[in-house]
Amino acid sequence: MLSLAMWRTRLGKESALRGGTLAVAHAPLASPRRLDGARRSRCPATPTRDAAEAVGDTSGGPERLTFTAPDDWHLHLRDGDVLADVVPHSASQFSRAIVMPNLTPPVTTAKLACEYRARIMAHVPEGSSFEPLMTLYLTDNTPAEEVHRAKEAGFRAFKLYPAGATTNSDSGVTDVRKCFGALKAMEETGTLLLVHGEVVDPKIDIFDRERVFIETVLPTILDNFPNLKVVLEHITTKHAARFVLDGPKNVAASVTPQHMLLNRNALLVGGIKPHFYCLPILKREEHRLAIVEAATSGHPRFFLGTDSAPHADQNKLSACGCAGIYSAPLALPIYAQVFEENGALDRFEGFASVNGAAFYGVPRNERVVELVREDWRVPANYKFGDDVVVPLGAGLKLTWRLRT
Ligand SMILES: NC(=O)N[C@@H](CC(=O)O)C(=O)O
Ligand SMILES: [Zn+2]
Ligand SMILES: [Zn+2]
Repeated sequence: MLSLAMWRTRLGKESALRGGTLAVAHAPLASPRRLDGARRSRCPATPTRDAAEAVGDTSGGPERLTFTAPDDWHLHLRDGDVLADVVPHSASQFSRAIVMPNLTPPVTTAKLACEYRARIMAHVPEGSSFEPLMTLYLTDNTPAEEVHRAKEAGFRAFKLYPAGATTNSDSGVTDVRKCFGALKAMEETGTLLLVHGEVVDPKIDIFDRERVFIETVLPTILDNFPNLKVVLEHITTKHAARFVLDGPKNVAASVTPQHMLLNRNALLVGGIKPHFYCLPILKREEHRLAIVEAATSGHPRFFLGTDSAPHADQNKLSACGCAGIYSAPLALPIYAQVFEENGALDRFEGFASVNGAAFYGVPRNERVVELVREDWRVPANYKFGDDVVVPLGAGLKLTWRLRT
């Protein structure tokens, strides 16, 4: 079995132009709209047997993991036709998911969130108890009354996108001070603020945007609203990890599978890999290590948030490709494998199923699920409307599978 650690090493070393495991691991690159994985890569390569069969460092571990059903605290489901393709993937893996509001137009009101929720529910498979937890999109003009309406409708969180920071963030916040009225109402009602923590100042290098946000914007928020519950979403730097470890109890962080698995070499060495492009962008290895250490530490304010963010493949394979990595169908096994490779399987349940619920103030799931040790290969792609979406780790063999 190819361990994730070995996969990562290969991604860093091997050139897509020469071929190798890497081209297999991140899937084909040519014409969209094929579901059979048969698209020819521009980087012709076949999996090497030694790579596929290599023994990782996870042998000898348990054969099954029985634990409280997990939740995904950061998920993009999109809208329209593709809901039919992506909702069942999340519903098969997670009990609940915090659903991001960055649609076009964005979900800025409780009414829009109710309507969006109904569209999602229409695609939850029969027999599934999957529950989408809706969020609202914060703008410069969000009135305090909307926070109260959201609270009454049972919605627990608003999402702060700095304007221009990421996918569909154009209507986001231009200056956090413009939101002070809404933030005050959120603090008073116990509504969470979920943060895409990057500054957008063009003078700030893309690899520094999270750190600068943490040093500048975040203190402005927390100094003015010391009781506001804040989730730093999809953290990518040692600075973010340190901020949560040392910070006040009202600040937590969600962690994605890609930021635990990959550093920026995976994205940029040996040819650019658009399927590894997401925001915040993958960082140096020292940051990845800090994220893994924090997430596997057992600290209660780090929890699972996939940031599964599907984009049609033709929009990824573009001169101006979209940011976002699709991971919903395989994130859970990947996280489990990362925890195992880091000797932290005993802390997996806390990260996946306990810490997030505790921070959000919702009951832990009563249902129990089972991950069984079973090899399977991540498909090259999944249907996505009339195109396909290439998942994280396409073609990679994984060692855990959720028994459903
Ligand atoms: N993470 C991403 O790279 N993309 C997300 C937006 C986001 O979470 O920033 C998306 O909606 O595509
Ligand atoms: Zn984001
Ligand atoms: Zn996201």
